[in-house]
Amino acid sequence: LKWWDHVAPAPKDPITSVTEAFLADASPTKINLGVGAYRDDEGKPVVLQCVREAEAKIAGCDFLESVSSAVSSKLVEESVKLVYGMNSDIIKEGRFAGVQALSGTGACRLFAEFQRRFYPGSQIYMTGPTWSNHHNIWRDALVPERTFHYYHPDSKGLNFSALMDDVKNAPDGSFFLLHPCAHNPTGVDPTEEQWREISYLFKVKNHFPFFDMAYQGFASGDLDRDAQSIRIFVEDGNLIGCAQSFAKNMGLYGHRVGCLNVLCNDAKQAVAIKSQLQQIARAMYSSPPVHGILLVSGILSDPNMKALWVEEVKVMANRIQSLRTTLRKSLEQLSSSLNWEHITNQVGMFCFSGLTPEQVDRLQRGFHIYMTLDGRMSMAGVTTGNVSYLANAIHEVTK
Ligand SMILES: Cc1ncc(COP(=O)(O)O)c(CNOCC(=O)O)c1O
Repeated sequence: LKWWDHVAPAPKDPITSVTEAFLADASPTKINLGVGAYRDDEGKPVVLQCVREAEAKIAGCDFLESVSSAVSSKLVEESVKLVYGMNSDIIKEGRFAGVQALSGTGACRLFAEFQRRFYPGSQIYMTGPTWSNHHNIWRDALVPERTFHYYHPDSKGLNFSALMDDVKNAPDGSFFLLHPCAHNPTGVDPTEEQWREISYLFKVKNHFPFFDMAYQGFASGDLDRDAQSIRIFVEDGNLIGCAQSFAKNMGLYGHRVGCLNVLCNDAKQAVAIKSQLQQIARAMYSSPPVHGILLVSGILSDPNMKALWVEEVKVMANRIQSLRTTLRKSLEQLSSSLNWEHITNQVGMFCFSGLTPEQVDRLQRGFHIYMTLDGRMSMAGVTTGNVSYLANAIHEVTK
């Protein structure tokens, strides 16, 4: 018997494999529209000013000790305020069970594990399509997934009626994985009115919504507006779960800072649930890296630094929004016969272009433009310097 001989190579990840191909390309005009990571107009990663200031404040601290429970609960409290609002009664009444997590992925994984432990046999409905890693996360938690209608290929918008039928036909008390804003990969969000109808139906069906909020601020540029869907559900009396990530909107990708919170019936339930979440985390990775947590809690608990952060999120969102407008206009000026309205109708980091895998492949081979095979373009990779080249290439492969 030869150990591990039966272990086959894992399938390539649809997103990271695009990054690898991009990095391997020597072309000076290559464009990376793959991974959803913010880039500035020079195509460079950005360290936010508020993060630099927070770094300066903690410079010289030794990070040898595990994060203290005081700092941890400050991060969680400030994080949860972003979800429910600064003056929400939920915070005052302690009606949430919140723990820091290893960024958004870690928060989702923690919840999936919690869901299986306390609702064994439950499944989770995911949007069709959804972020590719969602499938892996709930699979590893042994929670079977179902799909509910979301994206409408013809209109490149929301298939609202089919979505509502699926929500109505799901067994009462089903789990649903919802993107509160800036849907990945489609960039398609329900309108406020549609969220209200979905929330009402969830209440009637007693479904449990788990919101995965990885891009708060990127959809509208406004943190509160981007959390409105969650607040609608809460106002209707729904209990919810929420994963938060500071990877994109605070540029802390590598620090792995996030938060998981579950809205509870009362403070007593919150204490019980928090203790269970902490126990799961303890067995998974014991405790999270401390540096990023000090940065986030430092920024969110200082009014001036938080105000700076709010402005910096707006700048990132506005840059992406302006390139959506420019790309759509450039394609229309090339008198493309196709309708490109979805480029500006969709919001957040991603544009679900509608390009076929064959067209995506031609863009890569012929133009050194990289995106995932589903035609998702990370708009952060578009700059004023490459948008015309991109529009021409898209026109070439679609005319
Ligand atoms: C919906 C969603 N949830 C959660 C996450 C988790 O991100 P993180 O764990 O870095 O916070 C992400 C990050 N996506 O990765 C970029 C991409 O799709 O190209 C995400 O999109």
